[in-house]
Amino acid sequence: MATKLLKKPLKLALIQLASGADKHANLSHARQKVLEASKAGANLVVLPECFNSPYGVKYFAKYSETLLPSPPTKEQSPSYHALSEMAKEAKAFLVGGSIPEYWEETKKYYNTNLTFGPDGKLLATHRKVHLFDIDIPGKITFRESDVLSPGNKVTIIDLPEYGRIAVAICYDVRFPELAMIAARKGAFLLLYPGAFNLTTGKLHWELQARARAMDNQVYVGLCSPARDMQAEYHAWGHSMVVDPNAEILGELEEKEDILYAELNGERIEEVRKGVPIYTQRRFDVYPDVSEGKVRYEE
Ligand SMILES: NC(=O)CC(=O)C(=O)O
Repeated sequence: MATKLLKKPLKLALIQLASGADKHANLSHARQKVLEASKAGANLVVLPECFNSPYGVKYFAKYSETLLPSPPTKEQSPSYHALSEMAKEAKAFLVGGSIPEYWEETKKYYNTNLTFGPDGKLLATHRKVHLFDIDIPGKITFRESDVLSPGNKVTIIDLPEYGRIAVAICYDVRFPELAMIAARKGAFLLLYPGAFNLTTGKLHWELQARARAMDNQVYVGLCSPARDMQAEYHAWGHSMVVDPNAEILGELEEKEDILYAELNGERIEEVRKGVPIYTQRRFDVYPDVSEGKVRYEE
């Protein structure tokens, strides 16, 4: 491999946060956990989907914040400012899970991730591209599209000194194209803040994480909220980090906790050398999904 995808070892922390109905309490709890992770040496910290509110269609509008034009004021988005300050205090990259966002101009809502650098500056915004609309009779029906609109790009983020990561949100993990585009554009790590549930979590959470890692020979991190059986939506938990060989490096149970993992570039090279699918693709037989009409942002 010509250049190392991950230039130096990185300590990743996934915070499986327990959140409730009080947004300000959630933000201050998140801050405490982000600082705990940074004291433990994490360079890159991740929060879960809808980390500052309950997860559910009826909560999106109530908890939504305005992010545009950027930067928003503190009144428009207390979460934007809290995340920026947390990243700065922690001196770490912070993938700020997701929050419900409201666009005043179009009156649309989104499920939106904000990622900040150690200087507190916004590095990227990802709006959930694939909305979670499912109907499994007798188990779970969920329709994000009743309220939310979808984002429209792949999000790839340069972490200075380390390399590139990609961020997408929960249901996005089920669409291998997104992961493959990011990996082929040089991401060493795919991160998904996500809240699977007791039906789909059991079936597909680990499988999705390991499949995306195996297909692309990159690290994958899934960061869930902690499970709260008093809440309406029961998150699966089990935040996990998978290595480029699809082996689980670490996995939490369902309660609040922090998962740490050490990532290094040599592991990616070793796996790709052993099973060289990276150089064996047959773009004369099928198209390269990362080429042509792809909407992405670095
Ligand atoms: N909550 C989600 O967006 C996705 C999910 O739970 C699933 O794919 O299953």
